[in-house]
Amino acid sequence: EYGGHDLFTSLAQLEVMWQNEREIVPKMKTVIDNNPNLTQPIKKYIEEYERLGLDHEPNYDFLGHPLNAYFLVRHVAMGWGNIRDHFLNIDFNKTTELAFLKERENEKLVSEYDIDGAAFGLVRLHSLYRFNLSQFVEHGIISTTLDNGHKVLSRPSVRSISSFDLTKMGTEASANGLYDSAADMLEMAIQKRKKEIASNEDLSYLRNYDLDVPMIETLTQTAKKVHDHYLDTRGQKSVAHRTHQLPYDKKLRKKKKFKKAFQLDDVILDRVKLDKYTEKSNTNSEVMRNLNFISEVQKDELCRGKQLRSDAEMSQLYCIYAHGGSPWLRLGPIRMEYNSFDPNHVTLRGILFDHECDDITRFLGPKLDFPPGRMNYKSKKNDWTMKNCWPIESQHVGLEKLNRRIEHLSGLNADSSKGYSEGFMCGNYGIGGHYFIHPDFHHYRPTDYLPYNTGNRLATILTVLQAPEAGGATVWPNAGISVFPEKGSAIWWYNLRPSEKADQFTRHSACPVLLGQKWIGNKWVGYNAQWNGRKCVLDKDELFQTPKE
Ligand SMILES: O=C(O)CCC(=O)C(=O)O
Ligand SMILES: [Fe+2]
Repeated sequence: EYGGHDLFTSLAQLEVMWQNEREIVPKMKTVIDNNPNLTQPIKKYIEEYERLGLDHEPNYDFLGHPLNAYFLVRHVAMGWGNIRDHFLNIDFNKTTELAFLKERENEKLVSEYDIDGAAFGLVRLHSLYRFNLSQFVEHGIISTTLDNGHKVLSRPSVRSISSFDLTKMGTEASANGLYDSAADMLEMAIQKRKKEIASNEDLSYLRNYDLDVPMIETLTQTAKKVHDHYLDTRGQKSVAHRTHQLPYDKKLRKKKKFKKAFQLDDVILDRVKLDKYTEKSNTNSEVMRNLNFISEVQKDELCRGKQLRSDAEMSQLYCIYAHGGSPWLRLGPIRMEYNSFDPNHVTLRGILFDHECDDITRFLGPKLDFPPGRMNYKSKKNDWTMKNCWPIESQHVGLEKLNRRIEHLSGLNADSSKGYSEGFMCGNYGIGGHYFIHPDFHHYRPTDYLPYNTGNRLATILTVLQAPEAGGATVWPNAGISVFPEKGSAIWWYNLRPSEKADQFTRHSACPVLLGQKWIGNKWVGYNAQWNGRKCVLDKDELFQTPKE
């Protein structure tokens, strides 16, 4: 068996696979010359490699386009499958000339599960950011305008999309509740399949692909029925599904209830209301569902760049040069931008230089691995489409500097070698990569295991080591905060009160990366190490402060 690495969940890991690819393809070419009768699948493999234009230094102009990244995954997964089918019965010990092929499986390779995961990533992007589908199908261009007016326009993909890809996206969308994308993709698949047949296109590089037009039509009809059923019986959205405003069925469309555009019954943008929901949700699962639903919808709106808070509230926010009382930072203060006063929530601009970020991500790349408590084995439904590593700051001078800057500015004790905090949790996102709504604090019980006796996660400092070109904001659905990532900046907030009580208002999520590459480094500062030399507060439930001037 090969695969099982979920490489689609990390562009940096796909980059490594691409590097390996560039070493093996020249060897494959030699084999073709010497064994002309053995080599049909290898020939096909090389042809597709060349169609994708992979014979150059891996780069993020290519990989940062999610459709290109998907094509890379598809090429290796299918091409390798074909090669395997063909060579399964060969004794590689005797045919030493071909042994390098077998050895390739010692590397991390994608399998067909990764195609599913990558396709699901693409429809997640389509359903959320609503990019123009005909541009996508015709030219592989991702084009949309976010609610904040930001225009997104990618270059064309390196290769055109096939009916296989559109069918895959449609079925992935259907299987995961994205009924709005599902039927649209499948309709496109029918048109594409017809064109492929008319022009007699060679699709043999696609392993075992044999869908004909009637089959795709059947899939499309089913997807439309499921779409209409959900829309009619459960409405346009729930935590687990999404549809268009109108049904596909013309008769059903006449029903009055579909005239009204979707709107939440209630919004949660203040602490008092959130508390009401969370208190009740402990005993009432209906309230819990509703809270999760509202949060999910507000998350999506924030991801699309919509402003949820009032102009009046936004106009109170300001920026300062912050030093946190540190003599060192008085000489070189950090640009600090308020995102909110409740919770206290700031962006620190330029806490790292670009070259420091690059040094750090180069160091992190080879360390990436599955996140803790990762969902299922070969988990295309993964809602944590990111790979992680956990360096401590003494392992890299860039992280050491970052940690020192954090300590000076925040006044928090954050040295992980002294047990004041955890090490860094770093992450690199994959195709359509995102991270579901979560709090950073542990649901703490005195008996819980917490790393290094740091105590619960008092503060988070989330540093953006590489910023995507579009999408990938970090959002706080209940507080109405969104921060679009900027390389070298960090977001700082408190997860707990002085009493150690968790602040539910800090639940947050990473939006899907639409274009480009995203790396993060989290510093979680422990609760236990902050009490020496800190002034006591009168009200142990008041909010922790960030520098105000
Ligand atoms: O990547 C992001 O924007 C958020 C990541 C995050 O919340 C986490 O790693 O805990
Ligand atoms: Fe987080």
